[in-house]
Amino acid sequence: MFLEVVFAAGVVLGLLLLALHWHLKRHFSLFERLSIPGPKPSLLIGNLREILAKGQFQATVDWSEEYGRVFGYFEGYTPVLSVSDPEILREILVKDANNFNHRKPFPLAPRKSLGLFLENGAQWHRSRSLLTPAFSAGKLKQMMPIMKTSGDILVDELSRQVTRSSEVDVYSVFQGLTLDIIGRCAFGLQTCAQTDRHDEFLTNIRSLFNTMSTTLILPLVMAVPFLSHFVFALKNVVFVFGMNPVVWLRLKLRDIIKLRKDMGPNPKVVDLVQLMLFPSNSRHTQEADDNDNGMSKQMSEREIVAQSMTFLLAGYETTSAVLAFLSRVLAENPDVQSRLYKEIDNLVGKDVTYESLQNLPYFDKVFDEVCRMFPTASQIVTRQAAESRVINGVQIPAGMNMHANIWALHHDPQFWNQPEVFDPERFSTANKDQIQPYTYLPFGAGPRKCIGMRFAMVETKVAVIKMLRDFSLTLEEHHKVPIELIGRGAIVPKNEVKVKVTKRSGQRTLGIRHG
Ligand code: HEM
Repeated sequence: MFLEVVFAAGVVLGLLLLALHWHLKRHFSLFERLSIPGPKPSLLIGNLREILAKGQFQATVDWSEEYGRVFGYFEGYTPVLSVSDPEILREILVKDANNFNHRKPFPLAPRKSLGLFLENGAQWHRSRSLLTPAFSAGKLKQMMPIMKTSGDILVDELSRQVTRSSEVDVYSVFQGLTLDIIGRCAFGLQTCAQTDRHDEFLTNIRSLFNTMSTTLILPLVMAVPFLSHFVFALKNVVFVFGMNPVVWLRLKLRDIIKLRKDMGPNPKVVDLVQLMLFPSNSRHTQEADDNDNGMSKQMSEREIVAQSMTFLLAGYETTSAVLAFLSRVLAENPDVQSRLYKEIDNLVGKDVTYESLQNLPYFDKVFDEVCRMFPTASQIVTRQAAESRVINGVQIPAGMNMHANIWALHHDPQFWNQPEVFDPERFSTANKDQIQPYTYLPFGAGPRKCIGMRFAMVETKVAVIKMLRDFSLTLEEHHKVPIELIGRGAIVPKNEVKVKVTKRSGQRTLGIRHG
């Protein structure tokens, strides 16, 4: 009897293993069946080995070179179709955006209350309508004093640092700046991240992003998505041991939001928290009203915390990286820096106004070229197909995860002559018209395009104007090596970005013509 039971159990197990093997073989042959090229996946973990060995960013760069503009790979169990073909991107991001409204799910995303970036469908639509007014030109103007004050603190901080050493890690300085700005503009949060290296928000956010690039939980959940259920059950236990910056941030934001709720609506303040807590008290822009469809009901406290977290992280990580890349590029290209300095000298008055920022053509070219060379958010432009499509001969089955491979797009020699050369003139009025549509997408495209784009541009301009007025940037010989990059959500410098910062001597002529 015992032997019979063991035999029967053996047969059942054998059949189960066979079924699993059949399922995995079929699952991992998906791209082969669709005739889409790509790296060969292993039967258990897809292409995770290469992703872990090189990092997702580098693996994607190498695959793009090997397989071209459309290739498929497996992020563990999850199939991803990577696309850097402008025609297909136009369809996915813009023309057929309704079919590609969802993002590729993030393996460690919370179950509920995702925040705008990870929300989908009607929930995303409602949040986007509600939050759009916080980024109108009028609101950005109101935020100028905060940005300028933070710019002044940046100058003080750089002055302080150069007395010790002229070689400054500008990346770290800009992380403090962008955190202070987004915290104040979005929630009235009084962080001192620029002056206090141990500011609790800064330390926890840094720790969050560092953990994201080193944690073993992420690849585990990528390989076996089912494990995410256990991760969420465990997260509070982890917090007891003081190891989870996400929970720390969430609790802090919850306190701030509670405080603001108790203070009641203030018609003079139109930051994100005000819009989310008291939607009916906040004036809507025409754009938001048109998109509203009656969906801007009040958000729950939990949702508001999730949205706040999204903005804090999105506002901090991308812009600080862009500022670091921009400073490094200016240090490497003295002619560009001097032309930019002259433009600021000529066109921006003593007091930096929102209006003066709109008329800086050379600055725009430099900013655009930095965002072309370093599209920091390339990895996060993702979508998921609701229904099957065939676009330009490429079969996209329902449920397929899409990655708009902006890095490959911005470095494609067919679209950009000598793509590795920094040349702001690509964006001159004459040359701009020659740029093929959908080959330049640093902020994504379509209805899910970056909501904070103008905010980031204003912030960058104010910070660079303030910095360049007082300091010049150069690069020491021993730092003339390419910046090492790491993908941890955004693509950011892996290490410090050291630039030689020197106080400008002599009387500045700033503001004389337009002051
Ligand atoms: C230079 C800085 C920045 C870059 C390069 C950048 C880039 C991007 C990109 C590429 C996307 C995805 C767009 C798509 O899928 O089509 C995105 C989405 C988003 N960004 Fe930014 N971003 C920057 C700054 C900011 C700032 C400062 C904020 C907030 C204040 C912000 C908030 C968001 C949010 C909430 C989304 C999700 C939008 C949605 O799904 O509806 N970003 N960003």
